Amino acid sequence: MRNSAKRPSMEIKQGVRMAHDSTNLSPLAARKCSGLRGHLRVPGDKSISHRALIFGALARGETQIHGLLESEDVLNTAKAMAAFGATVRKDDEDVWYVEGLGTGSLVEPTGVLDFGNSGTGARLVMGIAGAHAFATTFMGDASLSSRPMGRVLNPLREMGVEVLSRSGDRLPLTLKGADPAQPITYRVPMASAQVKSCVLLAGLNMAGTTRVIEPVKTRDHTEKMLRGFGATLGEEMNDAGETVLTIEGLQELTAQDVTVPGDPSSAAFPIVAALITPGSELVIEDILLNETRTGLITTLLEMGADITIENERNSGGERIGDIRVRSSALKGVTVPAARAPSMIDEYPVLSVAAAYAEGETRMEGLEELRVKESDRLAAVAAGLEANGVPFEEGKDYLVVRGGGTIAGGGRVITHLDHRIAMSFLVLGLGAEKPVTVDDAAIINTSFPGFADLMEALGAEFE
Ligand SMILES: O=C(O)C1=C[C@@H](OP(=O)(O)O)[C@@H](O)[C@H](O)C1
Ligand SMILES: C=C(OP(=O)(O)O)C(=O)O
Repeated sequence: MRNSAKRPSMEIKQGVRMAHDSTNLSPLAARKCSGLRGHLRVPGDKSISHRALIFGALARGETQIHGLLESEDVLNTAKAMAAFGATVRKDDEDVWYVEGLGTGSLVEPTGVLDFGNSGTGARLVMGIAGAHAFATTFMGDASLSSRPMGRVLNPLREMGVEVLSRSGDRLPLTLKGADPAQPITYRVPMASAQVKSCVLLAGLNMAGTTRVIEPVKTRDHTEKMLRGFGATLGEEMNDAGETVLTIEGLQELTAQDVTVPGDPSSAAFPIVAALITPGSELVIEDILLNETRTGLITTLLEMGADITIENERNSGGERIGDIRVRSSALKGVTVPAARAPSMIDEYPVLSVAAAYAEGETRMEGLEELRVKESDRLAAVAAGLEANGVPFEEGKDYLVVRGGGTIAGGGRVITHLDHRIAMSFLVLGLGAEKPVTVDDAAIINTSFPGFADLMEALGAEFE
């Protein structure tokens, strides 16, 4: 049995919450197991959960949310929307209710908004705050405070927003909303749904027409949910093949009933765990199959994975289904850069699948991995190295040379990154010696109950 994973204690230092030193982390080790079996659900999709709270707070009336992901990241967004004046509560049946205020009508938060570990929460809410003529202060944990915010601050500055920060374009910072705000046309310079969404949300909350040009298609939850809440959003392809999104500001949104499907980025961990441990068969129910999110499934199928989609159906405007996965002999493939946006959070766990696959897996176009909760390319490389898996790390690519016995026995540094923690626990389920991650508590940012769920299927943690 494992020790119960507790959040490391936190302390407030000069306004920025820091993780304690290594003596306060919650290590967890995974050891070789004899297969995973069962039917399961994973928690609700993180991207849709953030947006359900945000759109609920901007809509008139009471939005109901079923299956909200109750993780630290999402709960921080809930607190932020409450600080802007929305009423956010949940009942005994875990249904969440958000009573909104209307677009452009939020009130100035009296305190500092703490987004913890969440890039999505911080960046989307910056779009809303920037369009309101008041001051909002943002902070986060040590990981979020090191991530680049210029990617959203630059378009907001063009709209007239003032940014006050002591540490460059990093948290903590204060936004002084533009008055009046100036709608813009913005070409998103990197493949980022967070940047696209920030600009669209700012545009929604100010008078005039805002345009976002997206050269590379990223997850489309903001677009789908805007329409779902009753907004009109223009979408066309320009001559260069880029998507042009047009939004008229101050449109009224209407409260909705939202059912959040299972998160494919969370399902990725039991999927890969089942593939690499002989004797496994899992059915993971009600998973979001939006095609801007299914790059990992495509890649695993190319690698020879025995994965089938069952009971495929529509739910609330999204394709969902059950995923059946059985242990498989995988082979290495090349994952093209163009696929990266549809599986951007799944590269750490794909690297684990690649370690167990025969031959080389080459992953290209990974520059965005360097600015996630950790530098994920470096963190994955260090974890592979510590556990005896050969690899080559480039500036924006990773090659994993799989197929040998995985020695394991390594201690992996998570760097406040939930996906690094879960990925290397999965690696340990097939390795010769246990694999330890230095902090399993960070997993609560996206997948509360991960360790218990995996143990119930047959995983062995200690
Ligand atoms: O918009 C979203 O909900 C998200 C977008 C992605 O980030 P980027 O937009 O930075 O790629 C992803 O990594 C994150 O987990 C969730
Ligand atoms: C990158 C991620 O999240 P965020 O950017 O919201 O912190 C993630 O969940 O893998």
